[in-house]
Amino acid sequence: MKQNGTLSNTPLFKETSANNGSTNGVHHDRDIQEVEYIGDEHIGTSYDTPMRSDAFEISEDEKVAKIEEHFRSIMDILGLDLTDDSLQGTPYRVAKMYVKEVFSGLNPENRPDAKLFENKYKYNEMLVEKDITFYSNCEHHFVPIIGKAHVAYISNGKVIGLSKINRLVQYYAKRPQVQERLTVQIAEDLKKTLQTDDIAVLIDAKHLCVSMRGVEDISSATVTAHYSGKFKDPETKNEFLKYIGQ
Ligand SMILES: Nc1nc2c(ncn2[C@@H]2O[C@H](COP(=O)(O)OP(=O)(O)OP(=O)(O)O)[C@@H](O)[C@H]2O)c(=O)[nH]1
Ligand SMILES: [Zn+2]
Repeated sequence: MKQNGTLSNTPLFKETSANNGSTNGVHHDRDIQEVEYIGDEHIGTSYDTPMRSDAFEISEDEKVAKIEEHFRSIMDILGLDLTDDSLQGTPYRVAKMYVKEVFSGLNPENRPDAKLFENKYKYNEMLVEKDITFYSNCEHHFVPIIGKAHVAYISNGKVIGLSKINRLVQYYAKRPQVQERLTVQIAEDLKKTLQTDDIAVLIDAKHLCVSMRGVEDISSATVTAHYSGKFKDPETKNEFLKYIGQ
């Protein structure tokens, strides 16, 4: 059994005593005090992905086998001929893709290590990592969200490798998501990792659940942002927006 909650700065859930952060069997991964405040704003809810506390009691291989079985049933109910040589392997392909690829960010073991370095360069301005392309999936319809994340921080004496910012974005994107939560999860992780509050995250994304179905709007996009610390200052925020071309 995997020991989640021990391998990551931001465990998906942690073992807590009765009912702490848990409602209706849905377990959130921080205690109430930590989740009630984001930056200076009270949002009164958890930004953690709602997971059941027994989520890691079966192995990834067992998850693949179970999803394969269920996805085969879905295809069968749709009337597809599962003896067709092109369709035969699809239940396994989908299951493997869910567990090992597009939802791999549900497993805290996959959180990238982001080693801190001293800011020996004495670079004290904002650092912007912009145009980070990501693919996520909307948790309401399980169809893609495709977008760009723009992330900035001002060093508090520590820096991380640039690629680790991209990797953190990918890690949180590889979960069933809503864009608001994705934005806050990236920001909160970076605050902890970089030990600073001076973080900005802006996400500009297209939701296929809005374009390929439902309202079928192909031109709209969704923008979400999180500013904390020095980025609440309009001048700093505007500098960030200018760098990312907004
Ligand atoms: N807030 C938020 N909503 C999202 C996100 N992705 C998709 N949605 C919306 O989630 C909503 C789900 O609404 P429902 O009315 O339950 O589902 P539905 O009947 O399929 O809705 P339609 O998409 O309008 O057909 C839709 O309005 C989606 O556009 C997201 O990242 N954040
Ligand atoms: Zn959706």
